[in-house]
Amino acid sequence: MEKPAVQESGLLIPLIDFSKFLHGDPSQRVETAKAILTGFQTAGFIYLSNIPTPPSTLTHVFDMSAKFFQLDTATKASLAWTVPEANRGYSAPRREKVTQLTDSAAVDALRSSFPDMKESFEIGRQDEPWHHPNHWPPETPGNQLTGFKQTMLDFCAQLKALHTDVMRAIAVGMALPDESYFDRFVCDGDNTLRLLHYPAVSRDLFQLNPGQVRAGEHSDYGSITFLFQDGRGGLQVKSPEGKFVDAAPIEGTCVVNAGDLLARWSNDTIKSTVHRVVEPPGKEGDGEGGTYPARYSIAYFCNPNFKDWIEAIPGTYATDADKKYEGINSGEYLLQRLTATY
Ligand SMILES: O=C(O)CCC(=O)C(=O)O
Ligand SMILES: [Fe+2]
Repeated sequence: MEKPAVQESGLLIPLIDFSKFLHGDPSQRVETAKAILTGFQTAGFIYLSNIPTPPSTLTHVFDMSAKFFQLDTATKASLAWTVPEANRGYSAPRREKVTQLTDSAAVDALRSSFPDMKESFEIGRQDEPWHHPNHWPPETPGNQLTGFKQTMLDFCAQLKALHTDVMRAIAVGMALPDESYFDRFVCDGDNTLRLLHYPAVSRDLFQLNPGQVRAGEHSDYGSITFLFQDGRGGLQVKSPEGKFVDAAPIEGTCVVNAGDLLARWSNDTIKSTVHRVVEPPGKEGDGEGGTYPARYSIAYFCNPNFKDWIEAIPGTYATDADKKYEGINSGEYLLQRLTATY
């Protein structure tokens, strides 16, 4: 096993070569699957290297994302995120305040004090049957967005397949009789691609407002999230000792974290760990008038099929009395969570 990606304050996030699961011999596959499951059970986070998506694709997707956020405010506003049921479109800075709070008055108070300094664009399943189509920006040579839609759809297709593969690794790690156990739960691709832009920000802002963050602490909602970050840094994961620990970008890897619904599905044998984005570590803000440069990241939030009923995975409980949660419909669960934060 490689050197851990993060090891601090009781938080050990492993770095795992995913090609050994995809293409390794039988013993490498099992060993890798176990390492993945252990990472989700202990840290709730892992880093994967050697995923099938090549670095050139990621560079292109990041490039398109940056061009998207350069669109003028009116064009972005015309693509606005509207309702949780759709969960598609553009959110301007200040719109979403991710938090653990579920009381909407408390969320409003928090939003007005320390807005998250970010804008985002969400893309959902394109073949959706619910009449909530994606919002696509105009593609012109002038705005350099030619091919944006196809690039994002191709990327979603690759990550949908990767979701299936990581769930297969979890099934192997759990020693479920069938490694395809989760396939039928993830085949619809009810997932969301989120492009994120954290604009450049003055270092003073963080010094003047000790509570200021780029994205507030939260856990993700679904099964797993794939997170691609640029080189800026600022992502932090909460350790078992309650300290926020840097989860620094490592080139050629993506971060994968388990979400709340997978924790629930696994009868709490898998952890959905709180994380946030803060001012970047190091001295970057010391130059050029004390400004931190913009940060870009891309998250792909995976969910079990919205139509599916989610109850404890076989092997995560001995008797029915050990089941910690009632069954729940995946789509309703996600909608409840989105309704609380927007
Ligand atoms: O931008 C990041 O690195 C993290 C974003 C995140 O955690 C989220 O959008 O759920
Ligand atoms: Fe997150």
